[in-house]
Amino acid sequence: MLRSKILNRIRLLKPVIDRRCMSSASKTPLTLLEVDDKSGIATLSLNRPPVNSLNIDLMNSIIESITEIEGNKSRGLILTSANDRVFCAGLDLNELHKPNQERLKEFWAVFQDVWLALHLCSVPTAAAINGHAPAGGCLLATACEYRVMLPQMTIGLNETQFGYMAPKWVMLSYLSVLPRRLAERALTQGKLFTTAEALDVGLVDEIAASKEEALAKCSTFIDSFSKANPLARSLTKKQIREPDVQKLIADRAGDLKECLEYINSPLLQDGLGAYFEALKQKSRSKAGKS
Ligand SMILES: CCCCCCCC/C=C\CC(=O)SCCNC(=O)CCNC(=O)[C@H](O)C(C)(C)COP(=O)(O)OP(=O)(O)OC[C@H]1O[C@@H](n2cnc3c(N)ncnc32)[C@H](O)[C@@H]1OP(=O)(O)O
Repeated sequence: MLRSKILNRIRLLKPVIDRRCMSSASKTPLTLLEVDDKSGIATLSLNRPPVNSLNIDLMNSIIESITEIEGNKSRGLILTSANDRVFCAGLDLNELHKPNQERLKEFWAVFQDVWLALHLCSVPTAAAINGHAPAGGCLLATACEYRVMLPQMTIGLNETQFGYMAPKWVMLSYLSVLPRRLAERALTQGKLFTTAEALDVGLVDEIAASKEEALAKCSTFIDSFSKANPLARSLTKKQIREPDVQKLIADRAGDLKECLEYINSPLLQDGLGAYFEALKQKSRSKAGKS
C-alpha cells in the first residue's frame, strides 16, 4: 500500500513514459503515457502505426493506462494520437474479416471494456483529435467529455458505409453529443463529418490550429473543474452516464452473441472484404505515386 502510494507520488512528480504494452512486430509501445509534473494532467497517446487501428493489444493498453491514471491521482486525461494524420482508424479490420472465433469473442469483450473504461473514467477526460477519427476512433472521442479537433480531418460513425449496424451502446455515445434527429440521420448515412461540420453540429467542442493548441485547450477544459470536489464530480459523471452504461452491462453476453452472428454473416464478410481491399488498393496506389 505504502509502496504503491510512493510510486504514485513519483509518477506525479516526473513525466512518465510508459512502455508496458508493446507491438509484437516492432517492439514499440502501443500507448505512450505522460503525466505533466506541473499540471498533473496525463496525456495518453495512441501509438500503433500505421493508423492506430484498435486490436486487442492496443485496447488492453488503453485500459491499463486508464486504470493507472485513475490510480496515480492524475487530475485529468487527454487522449490523443502519436500519428499526426490519424487519431484512430477504428477497429482493426483484420480482427473482423474472416475472424478466428475465439479471438473474435475476446476482441469484442475488450472492445466493450475499453468503452466502459473511458466512458466511466473518474477523472475529467478530453480528446485532442489530431487526425481522422472514423468509426471506433469517433467512439473513443465521444466517450470523452470534451473534444478539440484539428482542421481538415474527418470524424463520424460510418459503419453503414461498410455494411455494419453500430450496436446500441455505440449509438448511445453519439446520442450523448448529438441531437437525436441529427444522430439518426448521420448514423443511417454513415456520415463522416469534416472538422468544420463537426463543430457546427456539436460533435466537437472546439477547433485548434495545431496539436499543441489542441492539448492546451483540453488542459483548459480539465482546469475548469478545479473548484469541483473530485469525488463529487466523478460520482455525478457516473450517475449521469449510468443509464447508457447499464444498457451494455445488463446484456454484455447478448451484445456479444448478436455481434458474432452479425460479423460472421456472409453478407457482412463479403462487404467487409471488398471495403478492406479498396482501402489496401488506395494505399498501394498512394505508395505508387510517391
Ligand atoms: C453488431 C455488429 C456490429 C459490427 C461492428 C460495429 C462496431 C461499431 C464500431 C466500430 C466499427 C469500426 O471501427 S470498423 C473500422 C472502420 N474504420 C474505417 O472505416 C477507417 C478505414 N480507414 C480509413 O478511412 C483511412 O485509412 C484513414 C482515413 C484512417 C487514414 O487514411 P490514410 O490515407 O492516412 O491511410 P491509408 O488509408 O493509406 O491506410 C494505411 C494502412 O492502414 C490500413 N488501415 C486503414 N484503416 C484500417 C483499419 N480500420 N483496420 C486495419 N487496417 C487499416 C490500410 O489498409 C493501409 O494498409 P496497407 O498500407 O497495408 O494497405
